[in-house]
Amino acid sequence: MAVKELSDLSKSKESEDRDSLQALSRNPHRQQIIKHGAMQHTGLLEIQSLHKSYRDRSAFSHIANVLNGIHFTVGENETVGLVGSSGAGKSTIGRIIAGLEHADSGRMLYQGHDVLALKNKERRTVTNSIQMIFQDPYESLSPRMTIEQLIVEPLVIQKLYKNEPEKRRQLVRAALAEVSLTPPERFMNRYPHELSGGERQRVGLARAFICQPRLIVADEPTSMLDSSLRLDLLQLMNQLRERHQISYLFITHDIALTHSFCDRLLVLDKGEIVESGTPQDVIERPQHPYTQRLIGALQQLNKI
Ligand SMILES: Nc1ncnc2c1ncn2[C@@H]1O[C@H](COP(=O)(O)OP(=O)(O)OP(=O)(O)O)[C@@H](O)[C@H]1O
Repeated sequence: MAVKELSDLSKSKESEDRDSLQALSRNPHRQQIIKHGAMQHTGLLEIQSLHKSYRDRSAFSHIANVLNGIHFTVGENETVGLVGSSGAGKSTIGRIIAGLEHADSGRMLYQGHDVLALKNKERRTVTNSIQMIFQDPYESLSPRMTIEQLIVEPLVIQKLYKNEPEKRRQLVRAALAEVSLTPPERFMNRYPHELSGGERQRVGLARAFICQPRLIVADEPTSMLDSSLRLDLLQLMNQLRERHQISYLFITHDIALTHSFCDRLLVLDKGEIVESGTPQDVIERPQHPYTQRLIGALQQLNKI
């Protein structure tokens, strides 16, 4: 296909995308949020003064400060977007919340528990309902496991329904149905490479959902999907949120997506939250110089 045709195709896809994103933002829950500005959500997660540094493995063994005192909250049934440049520390925040990384200092209050002060076993019990989905479903799903084994794995790790294989299968089937991979039997015995990228991302969500999460940290879950699959996944995530009253911390490079998907937006620059507000406020009236540069660049590229 000629370069021009490809570029026309991608432009028309982008405008289709924008139309669909607008449709997504017409959902009644989002309307309520827009109407009331920053809608009040009762607290689920509160991050206070979070610091993290990494030791550089170079000859100078220098310590790089990645998070410099982060504060934010995520409410019940709230979707909070987190944007920022590459290397700003977005994934580090997500990994700390999901328990995959340790913070140097700070507090993480989750459902009233001071999580970082708990011993490992107690911490796992309290945070079982925090799940993470990742950017690259190829990397996050073991290629040697079937879809059934992948989805049941969190139950195996948590030793749930240990002697009830049929109950576990039933939960796997329910999780697959939840993410619209139906009939579940069509998918359970396949391996990740036998699924499309969009289907693999849904398997990641099903794995999160089998744990009955209250909070899902979604680290760029749509960035490897093409534009229509991206929308399908966001719509599915929205439906699941409405059905199960869950919250998302949605990490993304794509600020345009947050407009229709998030209730609140946080902007991270050099390990600090420099701005927060409704996506509409942040995008239309950016206050911090970094956000102004980010929005300005996207406007020049006609991306928002
Ligand atoms: N395990 C690690 N060891 C050393 N440095 C790390 C480690 N993990 C992350 N970093 C560094 O911390 C900084 C923040 O990384 P992080 O992955 O959180 O950024 P990000 O905002 O998610 O970036 P991107 O959008 O590109 O994914 C980067 O400079 C990265 O190189």
